Formats: sequence, structure tokens, C-alpha cells
Amino acid sequence: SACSSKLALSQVHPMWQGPLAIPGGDRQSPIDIAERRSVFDPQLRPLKVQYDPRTSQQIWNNGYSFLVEYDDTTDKSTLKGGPLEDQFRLCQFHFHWGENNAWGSEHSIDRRLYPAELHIVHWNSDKYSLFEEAVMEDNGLAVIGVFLKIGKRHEGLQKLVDALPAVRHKDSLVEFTKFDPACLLPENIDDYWTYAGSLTTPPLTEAVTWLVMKQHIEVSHDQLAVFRSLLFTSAEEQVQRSMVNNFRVQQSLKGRTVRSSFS
Ligand SMILES: N/C(=N\S(N)(=O)=O)N1CCCC1
Ligand SMILES: [Zn+2]
Repeated sequence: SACSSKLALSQVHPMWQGPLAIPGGDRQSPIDIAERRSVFDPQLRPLKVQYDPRTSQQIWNNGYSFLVEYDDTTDKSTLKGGPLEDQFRLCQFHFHWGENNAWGSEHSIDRRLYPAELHIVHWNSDKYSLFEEAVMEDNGLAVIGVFLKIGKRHEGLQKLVDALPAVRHKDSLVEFTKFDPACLLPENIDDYWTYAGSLTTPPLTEAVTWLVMKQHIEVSHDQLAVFRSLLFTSAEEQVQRSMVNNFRVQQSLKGRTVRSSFS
């Protein structure tokens, strides 16, 4: 699928060198979510997630994170409900993490950072026909964010962890089929915060309706350690750099309201 391969991600570095904020950008991501400043919206409906594991295609290292890409040429794997007016098509998921367990997530809750954060990326297939189109529109994308906490081993994640050594270097890719990303969601997806934001890597476009889950998932220390064995650099490069701290600095709220689906 085109949902990430065609978008040139800048040659990134931990806290990649791209612009720290888009000039004039008033809805940039990530942000800190101050729980007590969020506004309960009783009109927010439950999220409806419908993923078909047969749409999973490959896992690859794009030099910024590792991502699992899905066939987004049909509406087989979709997200709707919540604050969303339209139906959104799953195109990929990826993670952000730190060099240690003290930090790594992009969003924070009352300044609390988590060791890692999962992003499941979808685009508005009611209004647009390609990811590349949707990524330029203010209602084009919907990203589910899930915090990862160190604890018990996550059985569903292990299939992903076992595939990582094969995509150690930038631009390495292997087939990755029959993986249902729903196994990475917390039990409760009815409690979330939502706000209007942006992609957190280039092109940084202000196209994202963010859906940040209140409930985290648990992964083991050893599982997250395998994420840190990935490299930002391709096999040919002289100097290899560990893929860690691949999160963006937090951006100002600029008057935005974060809504909660729970009181
Ligand atoms: N930055 C991104 N997602 S994110 N980190 O904002 O969820 N993407 C860049 C191209 C496809 C997804
Ligand atoms: Zn992300």
C-alpha cells in the first residue's frame, strides 16, 4: 500500500532534524494531555474497529520506525464511530520508543510519558481515494494512539518482535501476513481522548484526528529491548545508529480543546 512508502520521511535522527514546528501550524502533534482540562463530550460514540488480518502485507524499517503495512485498496479493514463522520481505512501501524523505559511516547498524560506508543494509521476513504490525497486534508486521517507500559509479556506482540531482526536496517522489508492489529488494542477502547492534530513526522500535515486510548497495553522489558536493537541506518552505512528516541518534541496546544469520551 502507498500509505507510507511514497511519503518521503526526512532522513531522521532521534528527535529528527525536521522543522520543530510547521511555521503557522496551529494544530501540531504530539501534545501533553492535561486530564483535568479535557472536556467530556457525551456525543462521542464508541469506536468501531473492523480489521481483517488477511490485509496485512509486510513489515519494514523506514529509517524512522518499523511499520506493518496493510492492503488499503479496499474497505476490508476500517475504523469508524467516535468523533469520526466518515469511514477510515487502515493503512499501517508503527511505534515510537525511547532509549530506556523512562520515556519514548509522543503524547503524555499530565506530563507522564510512557516507554513507547503505538500508532495505528487510517485514512478517510469516504472522501478520498488515496492515502496521499487524504494526508493533505484536515479530515483526511485518523490515528489511534496506545501507550505501552513495561509489565507482562504481550503474546500478540511477540510475532512482531520475532520479525524485527529481519528488518534491522533501514529499507529492509519482509513479508508479514495474517496479523490482526486489534490484538494490540487495550480491552477498553471506549475511553479515549480526541483532538485535532498532525502527523508527528514529515510531512507533519495537519490532517489527523487523534484518538489516544486511556488504557495502556503491557509489554515485557525484553520485548521492548528488541525494538531498540533496530537501526536508523542502512546496512551500507559506515556508522550504525540504534533506533531509539524516535519521537517528536511536544507541540503547543494553541488553544485547542481535547475532548474525552468518558467523564
Ligand atoms: N507520521 C506518521 N504517522 S504518526 N506518527 O503521526 O502517527 N506518518 C507519516 C506517514 C504515514 C504516517
Ligand atoms: Zn507515529
